[in-house]
Amino acid sequence: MTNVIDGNAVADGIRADLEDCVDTLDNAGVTPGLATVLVGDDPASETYVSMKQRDCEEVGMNGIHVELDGDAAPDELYDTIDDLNDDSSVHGYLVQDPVPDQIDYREVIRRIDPAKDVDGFHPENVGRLVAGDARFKPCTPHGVQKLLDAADVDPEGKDVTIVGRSRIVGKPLANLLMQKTDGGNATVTVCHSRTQDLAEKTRRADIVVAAVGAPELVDGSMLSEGTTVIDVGVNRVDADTDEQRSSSSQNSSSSDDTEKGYELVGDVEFDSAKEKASAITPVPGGVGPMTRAMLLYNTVKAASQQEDVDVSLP
Ligand SMILES: NC(=O)C1=CN([C@@H]2O[C@H](COP(=O)(O)OP(=O)(O)OC[C@H]3O[C@@H](n4cnc5c(N)ncnc54)[C@H](OP(=O)(O)O)[C@@H]3O)[C@@H](O)[C@H]2O)C=CC1
Ligand SMILES: Nc1nc(=O)c2c([nH]1)NC[C@@H]1CN(c3ccc(C(=O)N[C@@H](CCC(=O)O)C(=O)O)cc3)C=[N+]21
Repeated sequence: MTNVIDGNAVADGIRADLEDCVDTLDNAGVTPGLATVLVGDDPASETYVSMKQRDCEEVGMNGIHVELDGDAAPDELYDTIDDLNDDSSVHGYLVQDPVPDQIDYREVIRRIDPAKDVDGFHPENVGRLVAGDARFKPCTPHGVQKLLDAADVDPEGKDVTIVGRSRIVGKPLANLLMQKTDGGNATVTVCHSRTQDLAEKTRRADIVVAAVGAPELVDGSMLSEGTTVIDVGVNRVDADTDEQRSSSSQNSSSSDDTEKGYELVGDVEFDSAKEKASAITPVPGGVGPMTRAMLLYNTVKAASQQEDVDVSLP
């Protein structure tokens, strides 16, 4: 039987442990503060930041949301960043990616106080991660590591193929999984748009991670029997009213999807991949909720460091 890894359940467990940390901080008079900055009105980004704000409320953190117009000048965003850097009630914050074209996201990242950079994107934090001395593990890769652990899949000695080399997923995940530490020690192959014969790389892997942004790119024919499959992709596709697909797919359209006009699918074709996999994450309900839980984790860590209050992180 294939283990369908329940990301919502694992994330719930982490959130429950983080609530204890929030209590400890509270006893010391500290409320962890997380700010989200959104430039423009990309619908998916709006969904993500509102979910992040709701998560804060749930665990007793202070959620602050800043929204700038899509045509905001770079200086306006830099001023916001300077204010957040100076605000001692904000322990961590992020600027939702993507930003509009007039803004250079790299420049944005460089301006964030590395001590508050709960995404782990600042060059100092990237350097520390690569050096094996991470301050903040980036949320999605950290969430993937926690999911593997929850599914009793130890990467040590395994061949891992990651499809995608982005700043947010592929690159940091490759670094985490190859580190000489618990939860690491894997042999990692990183694939991207110039990779030749992708299927050969995924077939020889014990663990396949798909982080591409291409709906259902990885299917069962590209996997070997017994593979662990982690689907990071979250893609909005037109709500599918096709009878056959609706009844067979785990991503089948619900009346909800029809109302929204889209459904969420991963970068993995779930049904055919599940036939081969020993364990697999669904979309939604897999990596996504873990990303949000690990953002809370990093915010608790940031508050603990800035306020000099010890907490026992999960
Ligand atoms: N669940 C979660 O918490 C999160 C989900 N996501 C989702 O994950 C997906 C990927 O996001 P992100 O990493 O930001 O995406 P990016 O667009 O930044 O990166 C995509 C990567 O996939 C590679 N790629 C594109 N096409 C192919 C192909 N045909 N074969 C092999 N590799 C290919 C690109 O290669 P190249 O470098 O050559 O261009 C690039 O490295 C999206 O669906 C996104 O929504 C993202 C972050 C968090
Ligand atoms: N600075 C920055 N930091 C990020 O961490 C960041 C970002 N920019 N830009 C976009 C990506 C994407 N991302 C997701 C977070 C949660 C879900 C998530 O919770 N997904 C739910 C479903 C969400 C839905 O219903 O739409 C799930 O998969 O079950 C998905 C994707 C964070 N990102």
